[in-house]
Amino acid sequence: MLLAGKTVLVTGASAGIGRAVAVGCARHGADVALNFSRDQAGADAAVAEIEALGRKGIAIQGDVADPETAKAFVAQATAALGCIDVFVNNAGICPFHAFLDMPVETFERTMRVNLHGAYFMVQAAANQMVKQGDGGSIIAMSSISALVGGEYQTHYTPTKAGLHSLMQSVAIALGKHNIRCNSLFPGTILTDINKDDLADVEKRRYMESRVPLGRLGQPDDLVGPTVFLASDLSAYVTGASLLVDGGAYVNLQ
Ligand SMILES: NC(=O)C1=CN([C@@H]2O[C@H](COP(=O)(O)OP(=O)(O)OC[C@H]3O[C@@H](n4cnc5c(N)ncnc54)[C@H](OP(=O)(O)O)[C@@H]3O)[C@@H](O)[C@H]2O)C=CC1
Ligand SMILES: C[C@H](O)[C@@H]1OC(=O)[C@H](O)[C@@H]1O
Repeated sequence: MLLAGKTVLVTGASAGIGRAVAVGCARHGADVALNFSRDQAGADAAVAEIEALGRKGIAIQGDVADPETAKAFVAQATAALGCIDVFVNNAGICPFHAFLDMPVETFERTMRVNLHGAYFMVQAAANQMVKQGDGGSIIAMSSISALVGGEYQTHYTPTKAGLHSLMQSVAIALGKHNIRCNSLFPGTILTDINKDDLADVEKRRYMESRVPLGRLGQPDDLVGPTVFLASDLSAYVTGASLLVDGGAYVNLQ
Protein backbone atom coordinates (compact mmCIF):
# COMPACT_ATOMS: atom_id res chain seq x y z
CA MET A 1 0.00 0.00 0.00
CA LEU A 2 2.21 2.81 -1.28
CA LEU A 3 -0.27 5.56 -0.35
CA ALA A 4 -1.55 4.22 2.99
CA GLY A 5 -2.48 7.09 5.30
CA LYS A 6 -2.25 9.70 2.53
CA THR A 7 -4.98 11.99 1.25
CA VAL A 8 -5.11 12.76 -2.47
CA LEU A 9 -7.04 15.50 -4.29
CA VAL A 10 -7.71 15.10 -8.01
CA THR A 11 -9.32 17.69 -10.30
CA GLY A 12 -11.47 16.59 -13.24
CA ALA A 13 -12.07 13.14 -11.77
CA SER A 14 -15.61 12.31 -12.92
CA ALA A 15 -14.28 10.55 -16.04
CA GLY A 16 -11.23 9.45 -17.98
CA ILE A 17 -7.72 9.73 -16.57
CA GLY A 18 -8.75 11.69 -13.46
CA ARG A 19 -11.28 9.09 -12.43
CA ALA A 20 -8.86 6.21 -13.03
CA VAL A 21 -6.19 8.00 -11.01
CA ALA A 22 -8.59 8.82 -8.16
CA VAL A 23 -9.75 5.21 -7.87
CA GLY A 24 -6.20 3.92 -8.43
CA CYS A 25 -4.86 6.02 -5.55
CA ALA A 26 -7.59 4.59 -3.31
CA ARG A 27 -6.55 1.10 -4.41
CA HIS A 28 -3.08 1.99 -3.13
CA GLY A 29 -4.47 3.06 0.26
CA ALA A 30 -5.34 6.77 -0.08
CA ASP A 31 -8.46 8.69 0.86
CA VAL A 32 -9.50 10.81 -2.12
CA ALA A 33 -11.35 14.07 -2.80
CA LEU A 34 -12.33 14.64 -6.38
CA ASN A 35 -13.39 17.72 -8.26
CA PHE A 36 -15.70 17.70 -11.28
CA SER A 37 -17.71 20.36 -13.08
CA ARG A 38 -20.74 18.77 -14.79
CA ASP A 39 -20.83 14.99 -14.56
CA GLN A 40 -22.39 14.37 -11.13
CA ALA A 41 -23.19 10.72 -11.99
CA GLY A 42 -19.58 10.03 -13.01
CA ALA A 43 -18.28 11.69 -9.84
CA ASP A 44 -20.71 9.72 -7.66
CA ALA A 45 -19.71 6.47 -9.34
CA ALA A 46 -16.03 7.22 -8.69
CA VAL A 47 -16.79 7.90 -5.00
CA ALA A 48 -18.71 4.61 -4.81
CA GLU A 49 -15.68 2.75 -6.23
CA ILE A 50 -13.38 4.45 -3.70
CA GLU A 51 -15.69 3.58 -0.81
CA ALA A 52 -15.96 -0.02 -2.03
CA LEU A 53 -12.19 -0.19 -1.60
CA GLY A 54 -12.65 0.77 2.06
CA ARG A 55 -11.31 4.32 1.63
CA LYS A 56 -12.96 7.70 2.16
CA GLY A 57 -14.12 9.46 -0.98
CA ILE A 58 -15.82 12.81 -1.57
CA ALA A 59 -16.91 14.57 -4.77
CA ILE A 60 -16.94 18.37 -4.83
CA GLN A 61 -18.47 20.27 -7.74
CA GLY A 62 -16.70 23.31 -9.22
CA ASP A 63 -15.56 24.77 -12.54
CA VAL A 64 -11.76 25.10 -12.32
CA ALA A 65 -11.87 28.05 -14.74
CA ASP A 66 -13.24 30.12 -11.85
CA PRO A 67 -10.32 30.99 -9.52
CA GLU A 68 -12.70 30.85 -6.53
CA THR A 69 -13.21 27.12 -7.14
CA ALA A 70 -9.64 26.41 -6.07
CA LYS A 71 -9.91 27.75 -2.54
CA ALA A 72 -13.35 26.18 -2.08
CA PHE A 73 -12.18 22.74 -3.29
CA VAL A 74 -9.11 22.72 -1.06
CA ALA A 75 -11.06 23.99 1.97
CA GLN A 76 -13.90 21.47 1.57
CA ALA A 77 -11.56 18.57 0.84
CA THR A 78 -9.38 19.40 3.85
CA ALA A 79 -12.44 19.69 6.10
CA ALA A 80 -13.65 16.26 4.91
CA LEU A 81 -10.34 14.37 4.89
CA GLY A 82 -8.23 16.27 7.45
CA CYS A 83 -5.27 17.32 5.28
CA ILE A 84 -3.78 17.21 1.76
CA ASP A 85 -0.72 15.09 1.04
CA VAL A 86 -1.01 14.87 -2.75
CA PHE A 87 -2.61 17.18 -5.31
CA VAL A 88 -3.19 15.99 -8.88
CA ASN A 89 -4.06 18.76 -11.34
CA ASN A 90 -5.84 16.82 -14.05
CA ALA A 91 -8.92 18.74 -15.28
CA GLY A 92 -8.56 19.69 -18.91
CA ILE A 93 -10.32 20.16 -22.25
CA CYS A 94 -9.20 19.86 -25.85
CA PRO A 95 -11.87 21.07 -28.28
CA PHE A 96 -10.11 20.22 -31.55
CA HIS A 97 -10.25 23.17 -33.97
CA ALA A 98 -8.25 24.59 -36.90
CA PHE A 99 -5.85 27.47 -36.24
CA LEU A 100 -6.86 30.04 -38.86
CA ASP A 101 -10.45 30.41 -37.66
CA MET A 102 -10.02 29.58 -33.97
CA PRO A 103 -12.93 31.22 -32.11
CA VAL A 104 -11.75 33.59 -29.38
CA GLU A 105 -14.08 31.86 -26.88
CA THR A 106 -12.58 28.42 -27.62
CA PHE A 107 -9.05 29.74 -27.18
CA GLU A 108 -9.88 31.59 -23.97
CA ARG A 109 -11.90 28.78 -22.42
CA THR A 110 -9.09 26.27 -23.08
CA MET A 111 -6.55 28.61 -21.47
CA ARG A 112 -8.80 29.26 -18.47
CA VAL A 113 -9.61 25.62 -17.76
CA ASN A 114 -6.23 24.06 -18.51
CA LEU A 115 -3.75 26.71 -17.38
CA HIS A 116 -5.35 29.48 -15.31
CA GLY A 117 -7.38 26.87 -13.43
CA ALA A 118 -4.23 24.85 -12.76
CA TYR A 119 -2.37 27.89 -11.49
CA PHE A 120 -4.95 28.75 -8.85
CA MET A 121 -5.59 25.12 -7.89
CA VAL A 122 -1.88 24.44 -7.40
CA GLN A 123 -1.53 27.69 -5.43
CA ALA A 124 -4.43 26.79 -3.12
CA ALA A 125 -3.16 23.24 -2.58
CA ALA A 126 0.38 24.48 -1.93
CA ASN A 127 -0.82 27.02 0.64
CA GLN A 128 -2.61 24.25 2.53
CA MET A 129 0.48 21.99 2.37
CA VAL A 130 2.72 24.82 3.63
CA LYS A 131 0.28 25.44 6.49
CA GLN A 132 0.37 21.76 7.42
CA GLY A 133 4.19 21.88 7.46
CA ASP A 134 4.72 18.28 6.39
CA GLY A 135 5.66 18.58 2.70
CA GLY A 136 3.61 17.09 -0.12
CA SER A 137 3.49 16.07 -3.75
CA ILE A 138 1.91 18.04 -6.61
CA ILE A 139 1.44 16.30 -9.95
CA ALA A 140 0.29 17.98 -13.17
CA MET A 141 -1.34 15.99 -15.95
CA SER A 142 0.57 17.76 -18.71
CA SER A 143 1.04 15.91 -22.00
CA ILE A 144 3.34 14.70 -24.73
CA SER A 145 1.80 17.85 -26.28
CA ALA A 146 4.10 19.92 -24.08
CA LEU A 147 6.87 18.71 -26.38
CA VAL A 148 5.25 18.40 -29.82
CA GLY A 149 2.48 20.21 -31.72
CA GLY A 150 -0.91 19.33 -33.14
CA GLU A 151 -2.59 20.91 -36.18
CA TYR A 152 -5.95 21.16 -34.40
CA GLN A 153 -4.49 21.79 -30.94
CA THR A 154 -2.84 25.23 -31.30
CA HIS A 155 -4.84 26.51 -28.33
CA TYR A 156 -4.22 23.33 -26.28
CA THR A 157 -0.54 22.48 -26.65
CA PRO A 158 0.61 25.82 -25.14
CA THR A 159 -1.46 25.04 -22.03
CA LYS A 160 0.33 21.71 -21.63
CA ALA A 161 3.77 23.28 -22.11
CA GLY A 162 2.66 25.98 -19.66
CA LEU A 163 1.63 23.40 -17.08
CA HIS A 164 5.03 21.73 -17.27
CA SER A 165 6.74 25.11 -16.93
CA LEU A 166 4.52 25.88 -13.93
CA MET A 167 5.65 22.62 -12.28
CA GLN A 168 9.30 23.52 -12.87
CA SER A 169 8.90 26.96 -11.28
CA VAL A 170 6.80 25.83 -8.33
CA ALA A 171 9.28 22.99 -7.72
CA ILE A 172 11.80 25.76 -7.02
CA ALA A 173 9.37 27.93 -5.04
CA LEU A 174 8.16 25.04 -2.86
CA GLY A 175 11.32 22.96 -2.45
CA LYS A 176 12.09 24.66 0.88
CA HIS A 177 8.75 23.29 2.13
CA ASN A 178 9.58 19.76 0.92
CA ILE A 179 6.71 19.98 -1.57
CA ARG A 180 7.65 18.11 -4.75
CA CYS A 181 6.18 19.17 -8.09
CA ASN A 182 6.29 17.00 -11.19
CA SER A 183 4.55 16.54 -14.55
CA LEU A 184 3.19 13.49 -16.29
CA PHE A 185 3.22 13.52 -20.11
CA PRO A 186 0.55 11.08 -21.34
CA GLY A 187 0.52 10.22 -25.03
CA THR A 188 -2.82 9.41 -26.66
CA ILE A 189 -5.07 7.85 -24.04
CA LEU A 190 -8.54 6.63 -25.07
CA THR A 191 -11.08 8.86 -23.27
CA ASP A 192 -14.00 11.15 -24.08
CA ILE A 193 -11.56 13.99 -24.84
CA ASN A 194 -10.55 12.36 -28.14
CA LYS A 195 -13.54 10.11 -28.86
CA ASP A 196 -14.75 12.21 -31.80
CA ASP A 197 -11.26 12.80 -33.18
CA LEU A 198 -10.41 9.09 -33.09
CA ALA A 199 -13.78 8.07 -34.56
CA ASP A 200 -11.93 8.71 -37.82
CA VAL A 201 -10.69 5.12 -38.35
CA GLU A 202 -7.77 6.17 -40.53
CA LYS A 203 -6.55 8.65 -37.94
CA ARG A 204 -6.90 6.13 -35.13
CA ARG A 205 -4.89 3.52 -37.08
CA TYR A 206 -2.23 6.13 -37.83
CA MET A 207 -1.97 7.13 -34.14
CA GLU A 208 -1.73 3.46 -33.13
CA SER A 209 0.94 2.83 -35.73
CA ARG A 210 3.14 5.51 -34.14
CA VAL A 211 3.28 3.72 -30.78
CA PRO A 212 6.17 1.24 -30.37
CA LEU A 213 4.20 -0.65 -27.70
CA GLY A 214 1.50 -1.20 -30.35
CA ARG A 215 -1.60 0.27 -28.72
CA LEU A 216 -3.11 3.56 -27.60
CA GLY A 217 -3.21 4.17 -23.84
CA GLN A 218 -5.97 3.45 -21.33
CA PRO A 219 -6.73 5.72 -18.35
CA ASP A 220 -5.37 3.04 -15.99
CA ASP A 221 -1.96 3.40 -17.63
CA LEU A 222 -1.59 6.65 -15.68
CA VAL A 223 -2.21 5.09 -12.27
CA GLY A 224 1.24 3.58 -11.67
CA PRO A 225 3.18 6.71 -12.70
CA THR A 226 0.87 8.88 -10.54
CA VAL A 227 1.21 6.59 -7.51
CA PHE A 228 5.00 6.64 -7.94
CA LEU A 229 5.14 10.46 -7.96
CA ALA A 230 2.63 10.64 -5.10
CA SER A 231 4.48 8.17 -2.90
CA ASP A 232 7.66 8.35 -0.88
CA LEU A 233 9.33 6.18 -3.54
CA SER A 234 9.94 9.46 -5.40
CA ALA A 235 11.10 11.43 -2.33
CA TYR A 236 14.04 13.00 -4.24
CA VAL A 237 12.17 13.64 -7.51
CA THR A 238 10.99 17.20 -8.17
CA GLY A 239 10.78 19.42 -11.25
CA ALA A 240 10.76 16.26 -13.37
CA SER A 241 8.52 14.97 -16.15
CA LEU A 242 7.65 11.44 -17.17
CA LEU A 243 6.36 10.42 -20.61
CA VAL A 244 3.58 7.82 -20.43
CA ASP A 245 3.08 7.35 -24.16
CA GLY A 246 4.04 3.79 -25.12
CA GLY A 247 7.16 5.26 -26.74
CA ALA A 248 5.32 7.49 -29.23
CA TYR A 249 7.49 10.56 -28.63
CA VAL A 250 10.78 8.91 -29.54
CA ASN A 251 9.40 7.18 -32.63
CA LEU A 252 10.73 9.25 -35.51
CA GLN A 253 11.14 6.30 -37.89
N1 LIG B 1 -6.70 11.55 -23.26
C1 LIG B 1 -5.51 11.91 -23.71
O1 LIG B 1 -5.06 11.44 -24.78
C2 LIG B 1 -4.65 12.85 -22.95
C3 LIG B 1 -5.13 13.63 -21.92
N2 LIG B 1 -4.29 14.49 -21.26
C4 LIG B 1 -4.78 15.32 -20.21
O2 LIG B 1 -5.36 14.54 -19.19
C5 LIG B 1 -6.37 15.28 -18.52
C6 LIG B 1 -7.64 14.44 -18.44
O3 LIG B 1 -8.08 14.21 -19.76
P1 LIG B 1 -9.05 12.98 -20.15
O4 LIG B 1 -9.25 12.10 -19.00
O5 LIG B 1 -8.52 12.44 -21.40
O6 LIG B 1 -10.38 13.79 -20.50
P2 LIG B 1 -11.93 13.45 -20.21
O7 LIG B 1 -12.67 14.35 -21.13
O8 LIG B 1 -12.17 12.00 -20.27
O9 LIG B 1 -12.13 13.92 -18.71
C7 LIG B 1 -11.97 15.27 -18.38
C8 LIG B 1 -12.32 15.47 -16.93
O10 LIG B 1 -12.09 16.86 -16.62
C9 LIG B 1 -13.27 17.39 -16.08
N3 LIG B 1 -13.41 18.80 -16.43
C10 LIG B 1 -13.49 19.34 -17.67
N4 LIG B 1 -13.63 20.67 -17.58
C11 LIG B 1 -13.63 20.97 -16.26
C12 LIG B 1 -13.76 22.16 -15.53
N5 LIG B 1 -13.90 23.34 -16.15
N6 LIG B 1 -13.73 22.10 -14.17
C13 LIG B 1 -13.61 20.92 -13.55
N7 LIG B 1 -13.49 19.75 -14.18
C14 LIG B 1 -13.51 19.78 -15.53
C15 LIG B 1 -14.41 16.55 -16.61
O11 LIG B 1 -15.48 16.62 -15.68
P3 LIG B 1 -16.96 17.15 -16.05
O12 LIG B 1 -17.40 16.39 -17.27
O13 LIG B 1 -17.72 16.84 -14.81
O14 LIG B 1 -16.82 18.59 -16.32
C16 LIG B 1 -13.78 15.17 -16.62
O15 LIG B 1 -13.85 14.60 -15.34
C17 LIG B 1 -6.54 16.58 -19.30
O16 LIG B 1 -5.82 17.61 -18.65
C18 LIG B 1 -5.88 16.27 -20.64
O17 LIG B 1 -5.37 17.41 -21.25
C19 LIG B 1 -2.97 14.59 -21.58
C20 LIG B 1 -2.47 13.84 -22.58
C21 LIG B 1 -3.25 12.93 -23.34
C1 LIG C 1 -6.79 14.87 -26.78
C2 LIG C 1 -5.68 14.26 -27.56
O1 LIG C 1 -6.04 13.01 -28.03
C3 LIG C 1 -4.49 14.03 -26.73
O2 LIG C 1 -4.28 15.10 -25.87
C4 LIG C 1 -3.02 15.15 -25.61
O3 LIG C 1 -2.54 15.88 -24.79
C5 LIG C 1 -2.25 14.21 -26.47
O4 LIG C 1 -1.22 14.87 -27.06
C6 LIG C 1 -3.24 13.77 -27.47
O5 LIG C 1 -3.15 14.59 -28.61
